[in-house]
Amino acid sequence: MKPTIDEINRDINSPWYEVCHTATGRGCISKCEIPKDTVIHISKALSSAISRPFKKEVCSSCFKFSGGKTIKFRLGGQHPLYFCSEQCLSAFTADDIDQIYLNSLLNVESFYNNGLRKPDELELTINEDKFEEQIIEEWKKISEWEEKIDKMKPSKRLNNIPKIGESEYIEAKYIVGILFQMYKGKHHELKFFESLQSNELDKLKRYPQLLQSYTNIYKFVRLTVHTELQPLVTSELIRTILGTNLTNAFGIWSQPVDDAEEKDYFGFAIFPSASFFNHSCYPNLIKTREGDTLYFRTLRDVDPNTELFISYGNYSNENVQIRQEQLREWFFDCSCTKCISELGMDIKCK
Ligand SMILES: C[S@@+](CC[C@H](N)C(=O)[O-])C[C@H]1O[C@@H](n2cnc3c(N)ncnc32)[C@H](O)[C@@H]1O
Repeated sequence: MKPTIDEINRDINSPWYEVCHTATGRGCISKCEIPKDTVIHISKALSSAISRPFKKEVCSSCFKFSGGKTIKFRLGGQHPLYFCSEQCLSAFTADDIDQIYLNSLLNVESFYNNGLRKPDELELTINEDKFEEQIIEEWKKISEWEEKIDKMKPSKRLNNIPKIGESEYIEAKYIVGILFQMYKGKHHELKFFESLQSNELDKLKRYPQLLQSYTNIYKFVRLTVHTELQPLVTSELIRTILGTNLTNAFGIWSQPVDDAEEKDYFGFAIFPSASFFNHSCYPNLIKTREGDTLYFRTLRDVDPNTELFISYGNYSNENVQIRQEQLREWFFDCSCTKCISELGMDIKCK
């Protein structure tokens, strides 16, 4: 069952703000005056995944970028994980004494590289009026597939691992991270994960081909994770993980030293307690990343009873139409005060 707002606030236990119902779902409202430059929230990644092009250059633990060189510290055989330092490698192994996470991630690497089968083709003609039924139907087929798989010998099951692409690879690694944290059950952020807003249906309606991708990811994860994690792999959970990541995960970007340098996208991570901050194009919070931790700091003095907003994008002087269009990628029409006021002005000018 999803935690209530009271339970969320009890666990966040912030002296600065509380999570409340707002016009745009849950949001964070200041409880008192907050001076400029106050760090009001800190959140450590629950799970993360680095994309394939950067896997040898970005630390699997703290996301530090090597600048393009292949990182020295490695774990695993033919397709290892990479760490920027002995400390990051040791921190990873200390957290995973039984190598459950390691083996699951190495399986993702090796079966990505040596995928045994082509993806199952979905002959899906989308019928918009019945799309929700179609989704249910496709996941029902997965249950039937699972019944067959469960009757097979383990060696034969391996022949049923579907081939996955790069976008599925990163999702599979991210899913494995969540499953591992659920298995351990200790991470502070875990309790907020189940309250995240899912946009599965919006996402599938916009990109129907993802339905095939999702069922493939499910089969891949089901057949490659460590046996200790297998009982956690249910279609319900995997659909929740996939449905929540687009509107809640934070990109992991390079941190250029000067503004002229372009940012590189390394992958993404989830910081569930930070997902209660709504977006504004005139935010009063800024987030910064140090390693696998996000810090949320006030950009100006904040009065009591004021909503605390971050910016989901990287906006400077973009016009309102461009901002609105980009934010629709996250399945919402931005209703921040800046947009409302500029849209109002826009209408008046026409
Ligand atoms: C990361 S969640 C923020 C917390 C969310 N309100 C909740 O209840 O879980 C992002 C979602 O919040 C809503 N949202 C955030 N900022 C918004 C804004 N400026 N205008 C409209 N909706 C917004 C959208 O539904 C968006 O998909």
